Amino acid sequence: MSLYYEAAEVLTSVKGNNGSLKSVVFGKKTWKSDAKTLFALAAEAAKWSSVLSEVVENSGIMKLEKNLSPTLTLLLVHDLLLAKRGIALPGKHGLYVAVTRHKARLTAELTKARIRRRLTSLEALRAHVNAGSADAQGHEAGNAPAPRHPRWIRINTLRTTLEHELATTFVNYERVSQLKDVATAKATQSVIYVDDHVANLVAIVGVEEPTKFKAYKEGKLIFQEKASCFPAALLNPTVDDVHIIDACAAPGNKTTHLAALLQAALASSGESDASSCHVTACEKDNLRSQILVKMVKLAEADSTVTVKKKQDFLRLDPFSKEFSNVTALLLDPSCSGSGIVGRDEGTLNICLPSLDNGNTQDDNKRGKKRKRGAAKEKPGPPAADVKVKDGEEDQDDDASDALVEETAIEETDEAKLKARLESLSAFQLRLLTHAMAFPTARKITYSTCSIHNDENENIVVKALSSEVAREQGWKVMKRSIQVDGMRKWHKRGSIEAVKTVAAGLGEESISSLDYEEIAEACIRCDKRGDDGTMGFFVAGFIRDSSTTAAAPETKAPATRTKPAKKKTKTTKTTIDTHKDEEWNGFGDED
Ligand SMILES: C[S@@+](CC[C@H](N)C(=O)[O-])C[C@H]1O[C@@H](n2cnc3c(N)ncnc32)[C@H](O)[C@@H]1O
Repeated sequence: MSLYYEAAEVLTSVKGNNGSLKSVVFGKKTWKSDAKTLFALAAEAAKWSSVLSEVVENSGIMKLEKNLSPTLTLLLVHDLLLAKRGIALPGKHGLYVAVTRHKARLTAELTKARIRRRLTSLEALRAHVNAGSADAQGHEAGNAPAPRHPRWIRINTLRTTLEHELATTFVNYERVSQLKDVATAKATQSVIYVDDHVANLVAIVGVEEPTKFKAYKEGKLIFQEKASCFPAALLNPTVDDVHIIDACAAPGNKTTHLAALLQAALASSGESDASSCHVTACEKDNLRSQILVKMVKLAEADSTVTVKKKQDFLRLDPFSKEFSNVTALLLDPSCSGSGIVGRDEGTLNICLPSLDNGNTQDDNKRGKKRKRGAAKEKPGPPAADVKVKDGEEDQDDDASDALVEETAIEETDEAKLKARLESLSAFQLRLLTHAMAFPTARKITYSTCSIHNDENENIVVKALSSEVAREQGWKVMKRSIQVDGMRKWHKRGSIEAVKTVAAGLGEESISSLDYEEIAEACIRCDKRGDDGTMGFFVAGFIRDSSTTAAAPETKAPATRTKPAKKKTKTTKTTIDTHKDEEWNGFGDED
């Protein structure tokens, strides 16, 4: 399969919410193309997609080349017009010919797109696209805008205050009262929005690169998606929370958020002993444990947080003396990552060219019409910038195969996704029921950056109907008792998902469940869209002290879960599949 087919598979997968660009490319080891080249091509084409879709649509080439799919057209036109060495295919290749014969028309449309943006050269257009401003400018030029995903920054109150940062780091930023003013700001503007669901959280857009901020380097600012702040906010630590466990902690965004909330609660209660409450942060992966330690230290959370490096949460014994006063647990396990909006995608916002304005279904329609058996696999050049040797030909390949390829890719993806979700959700349920076994715990939050019901509402319902939940009296944390910002959040869980999974569990286990109440208790965030969030899910569980189990010496509940003795195949697979879904630096996705 050529680089272009594989890059089309990547973009289709990302667009279909099957993961971030990074996880889709680097999560698969069987690409024929070099993964870095594949990533670079897909990322670049996606970044240019708003401009190139305009170019392709205005050139009308998709009406002429009926067998070209939108995704392949985007990739090929990208290389034709913007890659140093052009399209990395033999000159007689069907795809090469189908696009190259329209070079003059496409080049003219690219010039027009540049002029519409009032830019004097291709270099200026490149800079413009790199700054992530192509969409906003396209809007000015009469095209639909694609709002930018905001950069969310949590002010680390362990080290600074919101007021101080507004007066220093963000002194030149214009304060706006609506999030949409951030998303649609021009590249030349610097604006800041102070969030009203999560305290000490801001969304910014500006001319400066936030990673260069002094306060960021000093750990005073933490790049953390808004949705990713929900779990600690929902857990709402108080002075009564003497011991909190962050079960799956690295890189540590939620850990340091917990520490900041805990210290704020202690300070406002007048408690003089700041060490009277603490957080234990577990991380199973060695490398990520080290990042967690670094993050906790930089955030100055180390007096509140104890990191348990290379610690499998499932191996913690809930009945050991060490955990005899655990009051709360935050569980943010590995997941499919399907809700993640990476910096790349957030600013790239993959747009595909359509035949006529507004028609975006063409991949499928055009594909089905042309379906004629399995497409041939063509060994493609290993890299976009690899020169095709003279005389190398691939005439059997035809642009029409592209459409069959894309349809087949979607089907295979679906089966793989199903298997992956089954494995992940079994692991997530195991972790959640283990958290429920801590005898003195009174609240738990469970979260994922996934958009799939299997990892979200399904887990909540299954956990509530588990033996441990029923015996220990765990209930869902109803919306009415949630902390203000979370209660106010408008997007709740899916009642259909709750009903469907509950129905599958049988009469006995669902009798006590109130579908509507459970769905309302669940919090969802959309991937992209007007809220500026990533796809995210969080639910809370509580139990009152009357059902709190006795100490292990006096009573060992029947549901006691034994610490895992050895790594199960399921656990290993799930962790491996989602190694770096949230972390590449001191933020959610950088
Ligand atoms: C979604 S990430 C956590 C992100 C983190 N809560 C944050 O906000 O920065 C999941 C983490 O859990 C770790 N993990 C997976 N299984 C685990 C287990 N059984 N025990 C402890 N950590 C685990 C993974 O290595 C990964 O670092």
